[in-house]
Amino acid sequence: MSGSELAVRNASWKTGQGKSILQPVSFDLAAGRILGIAGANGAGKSTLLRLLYRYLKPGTGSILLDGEDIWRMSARAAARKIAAVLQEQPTDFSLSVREIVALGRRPHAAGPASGGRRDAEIVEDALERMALLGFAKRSFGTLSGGERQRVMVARALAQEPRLLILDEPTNHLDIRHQLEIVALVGSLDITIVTSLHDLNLAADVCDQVLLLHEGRTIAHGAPDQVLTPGNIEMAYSVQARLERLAVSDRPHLTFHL
Ligand SMILES: Nc1ncnc2c1ncn2[C@@H]1O[C@H](COP(=O)(O)OP(=O)(O)OP(=O)(O)O)[C@@H](O)[C@H]1O
Repeated sequence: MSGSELAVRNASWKTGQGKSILQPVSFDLAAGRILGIAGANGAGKSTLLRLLYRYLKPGTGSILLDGEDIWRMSARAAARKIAAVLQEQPTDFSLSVREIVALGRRPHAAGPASGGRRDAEIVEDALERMALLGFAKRSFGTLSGGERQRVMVARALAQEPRLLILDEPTNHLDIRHQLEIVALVGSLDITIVTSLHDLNLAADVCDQVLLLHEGRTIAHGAPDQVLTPGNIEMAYSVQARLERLAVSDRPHLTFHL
């Protein structure tokens, strides 16, 4: 797997009634880098992600993967390059875990990367990476929220995308599985854009952070430049303090009303 370069140029989105939800946003993300999208509830994070995985078409501007506008590609071509793991995934609850992960191979069917044995190997690899081999035969509907989340990440990995979009990937996960997802995200070669509510986690895992407030970008750059007490107060209406952890001496944000 290798990543694509992502370029977002003045991308904005309005509802059908003309209500502006996302003001024009522009940024570049180099291949293999991780961008975190942060902001309060309703700030526009999911809307921006929906533009990036080609679910919503931007009202203005464009989204380019390796210089190619994602709306000039066919839906199938885009699905070979972009995978998304969302909060609520519509899926067939009666399918087994292995069958759901195998759905990740569908955009590649009949292409050069398809073929029974190779597809099966990719699916097994994705199951293994997400510690799901023991669940492979279970039906999806019988899994816990955290187990389902891991299945959806495994399906996205099986898709072998060049851009991976994650909407709150650590939601539902216990501490161990949160750390595992973070380690996995950090170890992948692909380009990743993820929304994250946990700002300390965002600072740890992301190369860049984009902070949204009421549909506008209020800061974008390296985590320590974006996640400042002033920006956090503007975005979340809370007081933030930057402290240093006694043992590791790492910066750590705490929040106060
Ligand atoms: N199709 C739509 N029609 C009307 N309003 C919408 C639509 N889509 C999003 N919105 C509104 O736009 C705002 C941004 O929504 P979005 O889901 O992008 O926020 P978010 O930052 O992901 O929030 P959260 O952290 O709560 O998930 C919200 O106020 C939401 O109600």
